[in-house]
Parts: sequence; C-alpha cells; structure tokens
Amino acid sequence: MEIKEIPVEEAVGRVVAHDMTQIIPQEFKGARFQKGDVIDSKDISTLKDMGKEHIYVLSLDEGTIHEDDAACQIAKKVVGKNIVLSEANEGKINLKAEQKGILKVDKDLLLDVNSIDEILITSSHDNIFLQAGDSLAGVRINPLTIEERKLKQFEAILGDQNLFGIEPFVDKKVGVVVTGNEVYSGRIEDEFVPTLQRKFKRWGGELLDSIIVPDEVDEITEALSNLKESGAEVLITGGGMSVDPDDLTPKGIRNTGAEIVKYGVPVLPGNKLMLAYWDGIPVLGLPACVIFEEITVFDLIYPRLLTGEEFTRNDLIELSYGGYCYHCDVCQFPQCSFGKI
Ligand SMILES: Nc1nc2c(c(=O)[nH]1)N[C@H]1C(S)=C(S)[C@@H](COP(=O)(O)OP(=O)(O)OC[C@H]3O[C@@H](n4cnc5c(N)ncnc54)[C@H](O)[C@@H]3O)O[C@H]1N2
Ligand code: MOO
Repeated sequence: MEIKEIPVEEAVGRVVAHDMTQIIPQEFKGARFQKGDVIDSKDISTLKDMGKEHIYVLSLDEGTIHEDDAACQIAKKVVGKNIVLSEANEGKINLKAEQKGILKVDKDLLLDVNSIDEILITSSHDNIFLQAGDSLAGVRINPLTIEERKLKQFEAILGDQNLFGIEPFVDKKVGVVVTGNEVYSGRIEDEFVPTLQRKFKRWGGELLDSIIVPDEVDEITEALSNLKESGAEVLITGGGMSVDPDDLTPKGIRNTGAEIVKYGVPVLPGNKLMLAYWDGIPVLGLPACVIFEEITVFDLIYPRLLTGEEFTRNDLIELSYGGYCYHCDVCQFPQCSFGKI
C-alpha cells in the first residue's frame, strides 16, 4: 500500500490516507474524513470548503481490496432470507432483522470462516427471537485493505451456503385443553388460558378455543380431538404432567395416537413438558410451572413452532445446554443466557 498526493478533483473513489479535520465555528469540529474513508463525488465540495486542493490517498496494491468493499462483498454472501445490511463503516457492516422471526445460524460454518484472521464475523445465538430492526451479527475486515486471495479462501469455505437467516412467524390457531378436577369443578380459577393469552400476544398465534376437563384420560383425549376437528394448528394442554396419581395428561395425549417426540425436557423451569405430533400438528403438554414462572421451556419451543419448525428428540435434548433459568429479579429474556446453545 502506497501513499500518493493527488488533486481533489481526481479523488472520487480513492481512499483517504489520514484523518482530516474540519472546523465550522459554533457548529462542528472533528474528523470530517477519516483514514480509510472512500471519497465520493459529494465530498469534493466539502474538501474544497476545507481548503484542500490536494489530498493524500492510499493507492491499493494490485490484488487488494479496501476494508469497506470487502466487508460488503462478504456480508452479501453470508446472509440468507429476511436480513438487511447496514452501510459499511470503518470496515464493518451490521446485519439486522428485516422482520420478526427466529434467527438461524450455521454455527459450525461460522467457526470455519472465522479461521481466516483478516475476516471477523460475530453472531448472536442460534434460535433467538428477533423483532424487525434488531441487530444480529457483524462482519468486519481486520486490516484497512485485504488481499483478494483471502476473499477467495473465504468463498471456498462458504461454498453455496450462508451463515444467517430468519424464519418468519406464521400466526397459528391454538386449541387449549385445561386439565384438573380443581379447575373443572370451579374450586379454583383457571390461570392457564390467561397466561397463554399473554404469551400469544408476545410471540404470536391466537386462541381458537379452550376446553376445561377433569383429570380423566378419555376426556383429555376427546377434548384434544374436538379442537383438532375445529381446525387447531397447535394443540396445548395445561397441568397434570407430573408424578401424582391424578397427573393423567401425558396418557391423554398418548391416547390420541400422536407420535411422542419426548416427555421430559432438560430445561428448568419446565422439565415436565411433552411434545408430540398428531398428523403434523404439534401437541404441547405444559406442566403447571408455566402459569407460575415468568419464562419457561414453553418460551423456547413455542416461538419456533410458529415458524413451522419440526422438533426432533435431539433438538429437545440440545436445549439442556443453556436451559437453566437464573430467575433474575427483573426478567430480561430473551437478552440472557436462557435457551442459548
Ligand atoms: N415428586 C415430584 N414432584 C414434582 C415433580 C417431580 O418430578 N417429582 N415435578 C414438579 C414439576 S417439574 C412441576 S412443573 C409441578 C407441576 O406439575 P403438573 O403439571 O402435574 O401440575 P398439577 O399437579 O396439575 O398442578 C400443580 C399446581 O398448579 C395448580 N394448577 C394446575 N392447573 C391450574 C390451572 N389451570 N389454573 C390454576 N392453577 C392450576 C394446581 O391446582 C396445583 O396447585 O410438579 C412438580 N412436582
Ligand atoms: O415442569 Mo416443572 O419445571 O420443571 O417446575
């Protein structure tokens, strides 16, 4: 890389070799141009206002690329669907969510591409919930200029894959079966439906209908069947998931003929959750801790179900790492370690 003096009129597209200060009394004092900035046509007049007839620019060696251009090229290659890119600045580009959804990160590939020292790609966690406009990752070029061969090396590792994508939400109709003799008989007021309504507001989905049944296996199975018939796209049961003789909900779900993915998930709170699929419809058996705790395993699984993701037994086992909630005084989820793999 070489430093050259050139007339400002010839500076468009060239790279500034050092910071250049502008002072406008009562208005501005600072580096109007910084080392590494690329000059565009609008900048010529500003440079003249600053008294510059000539400036120092960096001349790129053959086979090298400016940090901003390289960051742009790389950022475009690593993004999949529903992600937008910021402008390049100081060799860095931020990636943001174009719409609400679940972030998908190819973690292994992320580690592979970061084996090139000149390219630094930083990511949020796989499977986190993002609102439109949320930042999720950064792409930075380490030196001011990077050799083209490093970009080729990066492309060879990436192939036709990408690192990041956002799976959008689809609002689904949810059928809820509340179980428990104490609720059915009216001894206590149901807390499941109000809790779930709050969760639907936060994550999405809408209540199709809810049915309260006693702790009777056949009644649980029949209520699920009725809600399925009515067009439920997700089925949820509340309560009766633990070890007492009256905890009969898992049996009620099994008796529908649904395929059980797993009963018992290594996440706290929420160990006693069951996930099954019944003709492709997810069935979630929720333990009663969901009505007591602010955030549980439900909040890790349900938003992903809204994207149409199909969970395997292994996906549920993977939740064990990071699946321990700290019960903070003020809950910051999802900006915390809960559910981060
Ligand atoms: N010895 C063990 N005890 C418990 C275990 C265990 O593994 N071994 N598991 C614990 C876990 S984890 C959970 S979570 C809880 C609750 O599990 P259940 O889903 O079986 O809850 P229930 O027995 O049905 O009810 C517990 C409690 O919550 C009230 N409840 C239930 N449904 C409603 C509702 N719709 N509205 C309001 N309140 C409701 C119910 O009246 C009980 O007071 O079990 C641990 N125990
Ligand atoms: O389903 Mo329970 O967490 O684990 O309280």
